Amino acid sequence: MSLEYQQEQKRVSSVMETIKEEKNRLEEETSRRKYEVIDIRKHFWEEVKVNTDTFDDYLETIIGLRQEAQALSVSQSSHQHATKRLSQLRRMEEIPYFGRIDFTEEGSSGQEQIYIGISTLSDTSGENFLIYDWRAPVSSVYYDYQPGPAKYETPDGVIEGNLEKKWQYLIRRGELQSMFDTSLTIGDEILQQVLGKGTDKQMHSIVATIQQEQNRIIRQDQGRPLIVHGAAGSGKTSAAMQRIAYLLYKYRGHLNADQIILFSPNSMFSSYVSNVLPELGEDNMQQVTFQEYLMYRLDKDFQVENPYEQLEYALTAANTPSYSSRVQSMQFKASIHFFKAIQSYRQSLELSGMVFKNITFRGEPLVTAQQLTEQFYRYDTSLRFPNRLEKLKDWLLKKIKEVQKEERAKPWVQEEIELLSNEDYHKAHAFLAEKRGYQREAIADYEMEPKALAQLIVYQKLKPLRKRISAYQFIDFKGIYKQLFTDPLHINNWLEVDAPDKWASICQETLNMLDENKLFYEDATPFLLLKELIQGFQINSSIKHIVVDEAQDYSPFQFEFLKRLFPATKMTVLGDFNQAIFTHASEHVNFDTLTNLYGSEKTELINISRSYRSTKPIIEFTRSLVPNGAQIIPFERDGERPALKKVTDYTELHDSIAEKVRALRQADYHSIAIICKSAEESYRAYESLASIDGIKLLKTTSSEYEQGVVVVPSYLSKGIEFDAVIIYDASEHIYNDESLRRIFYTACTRAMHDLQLYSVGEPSKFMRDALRDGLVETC
Ligand SMILES: Nc1ncnc2c1ncn2[C@@H]1O[C@H](COP(=O)(O)OP(=O)(O)OP(=O)(O)O)[C@@H](O)[C@H]1O
Repeated sequence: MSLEYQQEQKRVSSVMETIKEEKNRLEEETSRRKYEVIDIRKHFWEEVKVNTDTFDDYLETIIGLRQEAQALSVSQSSHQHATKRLSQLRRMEEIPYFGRIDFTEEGSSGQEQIYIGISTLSDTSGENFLIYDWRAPVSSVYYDYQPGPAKYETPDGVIEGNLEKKWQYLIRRGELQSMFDTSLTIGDEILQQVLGKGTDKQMHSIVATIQQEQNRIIRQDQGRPLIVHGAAGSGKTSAAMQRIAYLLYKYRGHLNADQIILFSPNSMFSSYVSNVLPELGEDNMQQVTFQEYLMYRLDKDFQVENPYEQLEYALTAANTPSYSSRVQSMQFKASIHFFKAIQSYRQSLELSGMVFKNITFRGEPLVTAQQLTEQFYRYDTSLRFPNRLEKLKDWLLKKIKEVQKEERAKPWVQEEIELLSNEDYHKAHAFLAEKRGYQREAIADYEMEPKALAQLIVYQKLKPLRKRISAYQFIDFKGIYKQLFTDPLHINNWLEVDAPDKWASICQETLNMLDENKLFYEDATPFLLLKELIQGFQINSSIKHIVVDEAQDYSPFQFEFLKRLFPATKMTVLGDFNQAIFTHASEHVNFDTLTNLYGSEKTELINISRSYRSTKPIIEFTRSLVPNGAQIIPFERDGERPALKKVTDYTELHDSIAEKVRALRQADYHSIAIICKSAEESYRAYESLASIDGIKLLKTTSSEYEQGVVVVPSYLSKGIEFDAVIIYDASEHIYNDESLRRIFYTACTRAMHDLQLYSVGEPSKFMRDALRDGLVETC
């Protein structure tokens, strides 16, 4: 063991001691704070003397209350703070630090050794840093430079200097297992080790091995939207997660985790990534799928098709009669043209076209839809549209007040009074007594006034109606949306381009769905947009940052919508156009759509091309499947070439797959995915492969990423990865249409170490180049 190694081990041990000391101190503090909080809560009302007899007593009571509440809040936040730090220290006991830079600042004589870990640690004096947080300004040198001139940005300006040396450490529980001088080693030893390992149920942080181009994504903080395009496996999701941790560090005190939303593709993905931030000592951001967001905003108005049902249709219904008009509908309703058409349509409603619902009470019409329309169009058009609606609402509520008076004397009220249960009668009595100013002990003295009771009964009966009116439920949003489709020629009033040639059928199919209170997925965002434009956008200002992962799956329409919803929110958008699997997206989403959102001068674009997930032979194969694939650079990690086995029928296919699964298990692969094109194919595969021990079928409702052997439809495997992937049937009759190329690519790029393809009959033409160039082994 070299002297240097011994010294480093000594330092590790001394740092471990400091961690232990701080941990002990904090353990004592958290337990003290905990009891403090319990104690304050327990004696809260003993400490505050409530007396409101005179104004001074009242003031004293308020001051007392405030002091106690403040003491409670201070103790609670100190407790939270200490608990959070404690969990950081527990992680640091596992890995105190992973890197070091020897940096000489310009103008300074001495070289400084900077050790980098997941969090800062000072010595007991508090004056010297033993470890720097990986997010500290100086730590960026570690990720950005090789020995030589280097610089980093601080809030006070740029610091220049020379990076003398850079070290990587592998420390586990106080033991220095290895250390590398990265200026001497070729390749990234630690990254090799990390990537060579098996998959886990959850994604891990990558702070020890962040690559330079990923570091740009993590620390970029200039333009409002940051758009990242990167190959499959290039670390987009990883970079996004570390970026959130970075922003939470940089804006500590101004930005909380619950002010960040991650839009993720599905719940399985959400659970897969949910470990990264806690691992870095940060709270998790909010996570939501676009579908969940739509459902929340649509307020159960409709039964909405989910995106996977739409995709499944696109993948399996090619031979049905309405297929081509439906696909046209998906594409058109996802376009920016339709977005603009909706905006113009809403504009046209200023003068005519609003549809309202009849207002009825006890089966009788109170105000008809026609009366509402007339009243609405009486208001001055110079008023903002939502303000006119508000006036209409107030007018309606006033009408309800009048109705309330008229109804009191009607016979139904008397009948209701007679039918009141004892309990309800007493409740009404107590309520009215209190209203008349009777003290609690004198309530019995109050003699019920029949008129007041009648008034109360009518008031209660009208309550739901008033609630509906206040929530604008008198607007017939469905009727308004329907008007876009009732006459196929109407759309030309608002559309700047030609309507799709199958527009008449699209209109009919949309109306059929609306009549059943259903919405195609492609109608959900347009419907919501129209609703929001009518009511006035409910802008979300509490959210400060949104991160959209798998951005290629969003339509231009959806992006415009998000921009409207979060107008002042910073945005990070990450995607890979080669994985655009949704029919709506494949034609439209590209960099231009995204940069046009805010204008290219305001948008920061980063393109990353190195891919880390898979072995080099797998990447060489997968990149041959897509146009521009040559730009994807594999990380140098050895492995077997992907293998393609041609079988004659499904019996042979299932036998071969079962045998392969056995072999992969023996090779110690823990997560093995049999990826199918659709849910329909997955189900068939699962049934036929049921003899494989522990095999599971993943569905759109699955909320956890499962290890073991799983059968999964291609689109559900998005964003996640497996030790080994088996493509169930990569034959030409399954993957024939050009529109399926991206799905095929997405499925194959899920493999980390091993990729096996099977084909019943001729293999898909997508593999032609790979077969020609020997990138896949045939057997
Ligand atoms: N710098 C890194 N250090 C260690 N592991 C990394 C690094 N970058 C990426 N990886 C690993 O590579 C794999 C792929 O990363 P990630 O899922 O973030 O890529 P992606 O670009 O989002 O992929 P996709 O678009 O295919 O879903 C993960 O296992 C991740 O941990």
